[in-house]
Amino acid sequence: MIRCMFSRKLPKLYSRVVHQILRADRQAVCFSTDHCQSIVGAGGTTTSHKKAHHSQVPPVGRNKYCTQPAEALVVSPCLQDPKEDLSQHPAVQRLFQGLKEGHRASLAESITLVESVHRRKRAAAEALLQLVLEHLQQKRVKWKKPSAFRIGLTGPPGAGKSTFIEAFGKFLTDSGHKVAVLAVDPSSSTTGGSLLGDKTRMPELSRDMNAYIRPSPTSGTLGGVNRRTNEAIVLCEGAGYDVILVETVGVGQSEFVVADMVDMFVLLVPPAGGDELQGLKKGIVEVADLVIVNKADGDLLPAARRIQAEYTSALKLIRPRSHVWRPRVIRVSSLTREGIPKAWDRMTGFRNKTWNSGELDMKRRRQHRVWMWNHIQDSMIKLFRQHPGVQRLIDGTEDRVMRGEITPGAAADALLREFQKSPKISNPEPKLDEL
Ligand SMILES: Nc1nc2c(ncn2[C@@H]2O[C@H](COP(=O)(O)OP(=O)(O)OP(=O)(O)O)[C@@H](O)[C@H]2O)c(=O)[nH]1
Repeated sequence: MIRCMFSRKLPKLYSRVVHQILRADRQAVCFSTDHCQSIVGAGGTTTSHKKAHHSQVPPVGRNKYCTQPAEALVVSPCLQDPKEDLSQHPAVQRLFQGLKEGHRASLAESITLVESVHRRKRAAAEALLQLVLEHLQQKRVKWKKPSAFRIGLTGPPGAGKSTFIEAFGKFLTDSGHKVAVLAVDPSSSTTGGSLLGDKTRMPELSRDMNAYIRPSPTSGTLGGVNRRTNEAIVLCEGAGYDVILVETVGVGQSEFVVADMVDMFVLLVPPAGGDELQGLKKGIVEVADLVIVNKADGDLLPAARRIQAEYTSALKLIRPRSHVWRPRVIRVSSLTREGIPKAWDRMTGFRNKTWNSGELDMKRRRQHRVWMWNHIQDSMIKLFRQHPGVQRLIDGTEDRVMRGEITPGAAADALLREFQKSPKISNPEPKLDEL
């Protein structure tokens, strides 16, 4: 019990450490365009960096967004030697060709690569992502629209998410679409289990050759899981999947993070109110573009109608986030599959309106910025933990924080001072042999 109380102080310590590292680092991050997300000062010089990037694309407006589509961004590997270019590495080229040809094995291998924590593999993953993003950009210029529609789906446990995805996914593949299902389940990073994206929950879809289901990564921090999901979305898009569903449980923080990765965010609820929905996070309705009341069949139909009316009234009180779309509430039955075509109709309506108005494009640009910060957070905390001086002090400092001898803030400052003495880490570089 005592240990438990003390250990509550530790997240405070780490959040302060991350906050301060990021604050210090903010100066060194290039924000000027969505093309350029390099961390200057981490390898190259500021002047050469400016010459290389900023002279090509003039900054626009107050936020200095350039007018080029967001997919044109260059994902710069922050911890990688800037002189090293792995994009021509045979293994990276092989994966890229496989992706372009839509091979599922190449997609699976590529996602495994971006999930890797191995430094050289991360660098290879960045090179691959850059190739894929450039490829998507070319497609986008040609087709004048993004090649995939990214849909986030959340709902409380038991709402029928997997039954819905199975029915909805089959409807889409039968209509000629290629569907990828990705899961974000932060609990799996602590339990090691993988609840969402479990193929046994979607038996029909998992046998479908036009569908690809990927379980949640089972290790790493929430920030890391988020970053990797972002990257997996891009890879699925690169492999020709035109509808990407990102599933998450609506009881934590992950659904808000998922809302930042997708074009449209859908909330799936069962025909139940009050107690059964207690676990659902407040505020989640506010970020939903569409609410689907599932299980609208048999004896549950009257309750589904009532819940639909309740959500419709609740949504009227919420200020819409879009100028062109008002969130809707519809009923479906994933069992009888009634209402599934209507759900798709609503989704495409949303996509067309937001794309034509430019809102979707702006949303994707902002998401790239969030993605960059997820990346930085994940990398900075790793860098900090690997620092020899910090490593030497960390156990003792944690103990002192837990014993209450020092405040988390003072402890974080001491560790940060140590880190700032020499933020360089000399790590022996492993080889890229297992790629
Ligand atoms: N009557 C009816 N039952 C449904 C429907 N959709 C799902 N169910 C049932 O609801 C239960 C939960 O469905 P799941 O698809 O496992 O729900 P989930 O949201 O994925 O649940 P977790 O795996 O706990 O997150 C199952 O018994 C389903 O058969 C529906 O449209 N109508």
